[in-house]
Amino acid sequence: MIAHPTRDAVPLARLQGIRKRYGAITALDGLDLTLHTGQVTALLGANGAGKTTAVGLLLGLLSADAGTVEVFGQSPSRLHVRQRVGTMLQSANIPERLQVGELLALVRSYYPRPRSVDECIAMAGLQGLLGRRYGKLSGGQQRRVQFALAICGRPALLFLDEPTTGLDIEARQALWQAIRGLVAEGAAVLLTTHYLEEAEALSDRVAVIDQGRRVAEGTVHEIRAHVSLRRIRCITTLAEDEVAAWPQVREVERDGEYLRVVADVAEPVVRRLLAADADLHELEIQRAGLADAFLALTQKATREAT
Ligand SMILES: Nc1ncnc2c1ncn2[C@@H]1O[C@H](COP(=O)(O)OP(=O)(O)OP(=O)(O)O)[C@@H](O)[C@H]1O
Repeated sequence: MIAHPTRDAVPLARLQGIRKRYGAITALDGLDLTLHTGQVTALLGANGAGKTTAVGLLLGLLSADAGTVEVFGQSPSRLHVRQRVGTMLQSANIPERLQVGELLALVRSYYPRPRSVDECIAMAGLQGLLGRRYGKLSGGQQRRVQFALAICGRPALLFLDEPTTGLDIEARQALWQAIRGLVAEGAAVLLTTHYLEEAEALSDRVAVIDQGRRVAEGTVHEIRAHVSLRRIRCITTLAEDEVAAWPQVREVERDGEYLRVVADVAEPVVRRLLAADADLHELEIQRAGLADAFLALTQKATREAT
């Protein structure tokens, strides 16, 4: 029988045991990160956690003080590695005087097998923008051009740094759909975002970093399982203070006629709410989201470090 390498066995890109300092500041402190074909990995972390540094290393823009950086099994600074990588970074240094069509032609020319211009227009939603100067576009339009430039070379590995910042809801949904299409074709995507619902909607895997270390890694489902909190919402006249004093209740907040409760477990709290207020209605229970898990993980890591 021929053994086929599995996704997990052959990472497309890898950071292993990375340490990176800027003078006295340790930005990465033994970071491990693995990216796989056909997967979106979300890299989550608070401001200053080390995300940009990790991306800079994978792009070959920075060098590590210790550890291994491999992209397609090689050093990221090699030309044929760079020709298989696309990037959409926050600090996109794009010449403002060039028209969108000129920019696209220029960036496509760097790659051996670029997408057609029509394909780029459709994927990034650039209809009607080719003749416009980049510098004269709105923030959201510029973001779409940046996405087109990132994908025009048909990259096998795509770095997206806060890709939907400044996009309206429709453009954000369209971009998510384009990203899903790229992943279905087999691209690996590293997504850094502060919109946790974006990570939840797009990612196959999530890595949470805090102070340069990976504090959790897994599927969105696995990361969410780090916190078992439940969010309960209902319309009731019960007072915040009364409910806040019950066992297993963590937080209570009034939002107009709604009471929002965060509890360790839902059932006993819900039973008590219903017993205490016969008129209670519009009861909703939600499990913890990625945002709750992220906060819990990073707060735990901070507590352990101090
Ligand atoms: N060129 C630099 N010189 C000195 N310190 C730096 C430099 N670049 C980053 N740092 C520091 O390294 C740490 C990690 O920064 P990095 O930009 O990688 O974080 P980040 O997770 O991308 O943050 P953000 O979400 O705010 O973009 C921070 O403490 C930052 O101040």
